[in-house]
Amino acid sequence: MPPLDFFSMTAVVAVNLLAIAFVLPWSMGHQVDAPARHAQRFFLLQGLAWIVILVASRHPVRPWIDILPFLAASISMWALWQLSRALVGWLGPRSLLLERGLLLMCMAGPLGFVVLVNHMDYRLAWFSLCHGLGVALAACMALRPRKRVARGWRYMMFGIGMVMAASLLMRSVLALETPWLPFFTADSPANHGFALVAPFCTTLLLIAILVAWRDEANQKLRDMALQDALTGLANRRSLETQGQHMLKRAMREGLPLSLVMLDLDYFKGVNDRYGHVVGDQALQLLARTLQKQTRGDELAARWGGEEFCLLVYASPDEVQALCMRLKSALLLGSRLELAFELCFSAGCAHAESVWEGLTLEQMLAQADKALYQAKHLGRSRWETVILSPS
Ligand SMILES: Nc1nc2c(ncn2[C@@H]2O[C@H](COP(=O)(O)OP(=O)(O)OP(=O)(O)O)[C@@H](O)[C@H]2O)c(=O)[nH]1
Repeated sequence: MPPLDFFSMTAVVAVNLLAIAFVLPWSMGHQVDAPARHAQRFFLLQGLAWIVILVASRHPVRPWIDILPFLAASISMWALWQLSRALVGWLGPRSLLLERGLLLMCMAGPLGFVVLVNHMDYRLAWFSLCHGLGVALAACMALRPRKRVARGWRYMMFGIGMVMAASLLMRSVLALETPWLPFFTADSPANHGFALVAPFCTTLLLIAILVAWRDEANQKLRDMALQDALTGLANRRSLETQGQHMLKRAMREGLPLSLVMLDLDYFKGVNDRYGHVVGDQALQLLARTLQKQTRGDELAARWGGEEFCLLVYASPDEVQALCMRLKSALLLGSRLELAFELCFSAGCAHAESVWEGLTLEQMLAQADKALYQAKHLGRSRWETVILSPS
């Protein structure tokens, strides 16, 4: 059997990566968003880095022996940075410490090549150390996402990252302690081992990236199904499901619960006078105002048309204060942004404590009645109905 040849093994890795890099954009389609584009760039750059390593191994004379490995190191670190950008896109912004640490490693690795230009073994050890630490930091990003993301692909990425990091750190030690590694061309067990680990990890990484991309698309669809397209607030369906949770929590913890239904006054006149585009801006302004005035555990939703709902753990006095704040914020905002004044009327259904059998539908019906009364009594006002079990 012919002996293993490091050059051929590396060539297979490079061709694999480039094939993936060319097939991915085609199979994912051109309309992908930023994280998927970063992932595509990762494969392209990593493939290019391996090609440069191959070329470098065929030109072991100056100046190529200095320039080409530096180029390969820089491209490889750029690839890692692209992968980390993809992760940030899928997982939400990470702690600055992780991101800065990774950026530092991405710059320090190639820089070491310049500084240690006359020390082959040191410079490979240094680069492998920086690369290994960078990969480990990227792998840690997958552990604590800021967004709600499925676990499977994250754990897979963490595992792959740790295997890659361990083999890179081992390479760093071997480059210093043994004669095997200063030259990529050396047909040593260490080089062979690395050329075997790389495609194994690349294949698993490709799977993890495709699953991450699919999960992101699914999450977007779920968000769209629960969000009002114009205002970005929760829609009616979302109010119905989240409202049930809030009712249960209020009952469990003995909290007061108020459902406020708000309706812009004379909104048809806004559309007729200023047009539908301005009408839409008015709705968006009210939505932003509602969002700013509600806490994280409370809910602002668009019920439909120019009607909105607030579900808050608040007493009638607190709802009164909230409506006052909303009224002045909306007046100020509409004067500044739209150059006319917007007002609303509201009806509130309040339960001092939630009892078994009280439903969201009942609260909505009572709030709607109170709103009708507020409109009837002259607008720009709010009425409250106190609900009781009898
Ligand atoms: N621009 C815009 N207008 C909308 C949207 N949804 C509903 N409307 C308009 O909202 C207006 C509601 O009119 P009405 O129900 O008569 O209420 P109003 O004029 O606000 O009168 P009152 O509620 O009695 O004070 C209609 O003209 C709808 O076309 C929307 O998404 N965008």
